Amino acid sequence: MVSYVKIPSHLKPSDPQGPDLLTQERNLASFDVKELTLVLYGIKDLERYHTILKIIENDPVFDKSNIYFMGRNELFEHAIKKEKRLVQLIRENKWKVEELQFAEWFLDMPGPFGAHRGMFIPTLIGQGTKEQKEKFLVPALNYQIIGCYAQTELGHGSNVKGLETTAIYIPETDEFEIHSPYLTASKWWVGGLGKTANHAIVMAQLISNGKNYGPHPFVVQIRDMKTHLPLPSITIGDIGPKFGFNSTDNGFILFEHVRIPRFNMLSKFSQIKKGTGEYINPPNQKLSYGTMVLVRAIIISGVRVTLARAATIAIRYSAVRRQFIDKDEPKKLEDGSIVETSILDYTMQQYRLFPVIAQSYACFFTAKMMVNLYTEYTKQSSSGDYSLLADLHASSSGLKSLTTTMAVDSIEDCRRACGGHGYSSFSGFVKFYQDYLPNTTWEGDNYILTHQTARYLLKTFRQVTSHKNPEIYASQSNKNPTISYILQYLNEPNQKCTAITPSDFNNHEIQLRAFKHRVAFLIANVVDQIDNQKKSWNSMLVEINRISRAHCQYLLVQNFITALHQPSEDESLRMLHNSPALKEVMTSICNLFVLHTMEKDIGDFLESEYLTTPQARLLRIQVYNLLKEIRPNAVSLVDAFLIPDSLLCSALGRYDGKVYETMIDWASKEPLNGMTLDFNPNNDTFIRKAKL
Ligand SMILES: CC/C=C\C/C=C\C/C=C\C/C=C\C/C=C\C/C=C/C(=O)SCCNC(=O)CCNC(=O)[C@H](O)C(C)(C)COP(=O)(O)OP(=O)(O)OC[C@H]1O[C@@H](n2cnc3c(N)ncnc32)[C@H](O)[C@@H]1OP(=O)(O)O
Ligand SMILES: Cc1cc2nc3c(=O)[nH]c(=O)nc-3n(C[C@H](O)[C@H](O)[C@H](O)COP(=O)(O)OP(=O)(O)OC[C@H]3O[C@@H](n4cnc5c(N)ncnc54)[C@H](O)[C@@H]3O)c2cc1C
Repeated sequence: MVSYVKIPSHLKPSDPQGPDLLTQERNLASFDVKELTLVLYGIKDLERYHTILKIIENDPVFDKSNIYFMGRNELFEHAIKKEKRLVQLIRENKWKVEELQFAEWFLDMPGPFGAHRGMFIPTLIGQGTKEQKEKFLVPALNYQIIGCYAQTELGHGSNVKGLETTAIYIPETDEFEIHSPYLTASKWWVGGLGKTANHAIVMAQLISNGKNYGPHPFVVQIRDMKTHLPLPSITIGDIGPKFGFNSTDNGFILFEHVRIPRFNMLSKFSQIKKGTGEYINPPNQKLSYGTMVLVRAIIISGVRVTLARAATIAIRYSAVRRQFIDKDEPKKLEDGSIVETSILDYTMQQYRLFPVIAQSYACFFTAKMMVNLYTEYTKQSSSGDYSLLADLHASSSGLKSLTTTMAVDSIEDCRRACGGHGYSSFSGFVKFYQDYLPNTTWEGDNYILTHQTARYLLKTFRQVTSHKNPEIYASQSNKNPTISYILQYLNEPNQKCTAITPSDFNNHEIQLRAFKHRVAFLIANVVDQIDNQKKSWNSMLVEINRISRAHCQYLLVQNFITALHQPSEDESLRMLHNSPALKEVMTSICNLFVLHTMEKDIGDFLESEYLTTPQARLLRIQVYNLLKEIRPNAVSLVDAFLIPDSLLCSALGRYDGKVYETMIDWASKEPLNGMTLDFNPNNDTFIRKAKL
């Protein structure tokens, strides 16, 4: 890239230790960073990581040096080139999903094929019959057809049952007629639809013999395979500029009595019989919503790296950035001279940033739980057993909501912790935040999703409490955390915390009891208000959100603590257990996650009277103690995430700490600096031109 401004060469570094600050930080670590990285990735994935990163970083098509200067059209063109090159690489290197996931992560460029890979293909896999897979999945996997997932409409997104697009079965021709009767039935927001896709999975109300069977998925060809123009009776467009995600062509589509063969209704679970139009029921009514469950689980798995990325930038920058001389504890160099304090040494900065590191590690262990649960469900459902679906739906909904909300809040916290430079695109936060933000809305608005989790919790509570002998459920409590805490609460509703010193709060048993008691207390309270005081669902929505949040926080806490203590077959966990140094630092991080989470929601714990006010103060002191304990390891804990500079794309967070050099280098490349006409308010000619 061209530099438009020549930087003077006489400049001396103002901070003699500047470049070495991160090295000094790294020397403080109490553990082996490489060992922790191995725990996070596992041996195989770490090899994959390096192989894929090398390919991506060396390919000129993926060069991101201009990325912060691109407008919407350039971004979209860049994304198209990226997609095409990615497909070549997939073919050349025979990449599978595991490799592709690394490539997509490193590329960090939402593109028009994202929904093809992330939703169109998974829906065909999950809901297509063998014949349908042959017809649609095989060409989709070969990129001969490009698909999207068209569910949301202009008028309805969350309320899937309220979708207005219809698919009416026409027995005479053995076809469905796809139709958008109202403007509000226009499919909207659909990723890849605006300019790219030639096929769509359309969620439409299935109507046969005059009866509505609810939303079902249909494969519809939408553009001509040669001319790429919309097919007759189909209107398509891009929905326009957005808060972020502008490298993707989110689109809209309207259908005017479009006919498709009966074959195109995805029929693994429910079918329409030829001629009679008889409807064959699915084994579970919600199986047509299966793609949402999968993608929610994938989103949860992705949160840990999102938090890791934000923390990496903010922690490294905070170590390099110095501001003010601390009057009480001035920082002295070896030669006795006093220097300004690294902002990472300010306790307020630690209090804002270290919990983000802890959240990332917490999400790592819960992502493992989510993957295990999803795998177990897939195994069972392949033999017709869908009994895990309710659990899976409840935990994936609530965790998607809690963890993505946590992630966007933390990206913004980290950005602000970088002061003014955090507001520059060069910080690496701006595009990152904009592109990540829709995770709180898509695949279910984060507030709506908590209703689903709460429904499940209330139902379980009622089931257990209405039984004459609730202990009958005890055998399930090992596998089902909800039953476990409900039973504990019923046995001892007035349980009290036994901590008498700050360090008592490091006791994992005390921590678990606190979270179990709090969530069971909140659920019992909501059940009482709805069932006995006859409160409406709507009047309880704030409490509904609270119980989903409390439940999912408990899951995060429980998964972290279990990972530290329970013997496991899992390769990563075994490595963790075998290294006392790693176990020690991870225990501090776990304690910080748990106690900081408690402190933020202290009202719940006080209200349930598990904690007393003096204990709440002790807890806060323990949070401060943990910040001090973690401080020497802060930079190494983020280094272990191994987020490459090419992905961070950040002047502030780069591994070598050369923040200021990069800031001015990148600023010199701003195209505005290359414009021949400078803005001069006293220049009459210019003002006249501007007026014209
Ligand atoms: C090959 C792959 C390669 C690489 C992949 C790599 C990466 C991919 C990663 C990401 C993807 C990349 C890019 C795309 C990214 C994003 C694009 C975004 C797409 C979208 O947003 S698509 C649209 C998503 N829309 C939603 O999520 C809508 C939200 N609304 C709903 O889900 C439901 O309608 C809602 C809110 C749950 C309510 O539904 P409904 O009114 O029907 O239900 P009830 O409340 O009455 O409940 C009835 C009953 O059913 C149960 N239930 C509801 N939903 C489900 C479900 N999904 N599964 C199971 N069960 C469900 C509910 O609990 C009730 O049970 P009960 O009666 O209580 O027993
Ligand atoms: C970048 C992006 C990409 C997307 N890609 C796709 C795609 O590829 N395919 C696709 O089909 N969709 C896609 N979507 C759409 C997305 O899935 C929906 O926007 C999302 O599900 C939310 O639905 P909604 O817009 O109807 O929100 P609404 O339901 O209108 O929500 C608006 C507000 O009302 C509140 N609210 C609504 N109902 C209730 C209630 N019952 N109780 C309490 N509060 C309520 C919500 O909490 C929210 O605050 C995408 C969206 C975005 C932003």
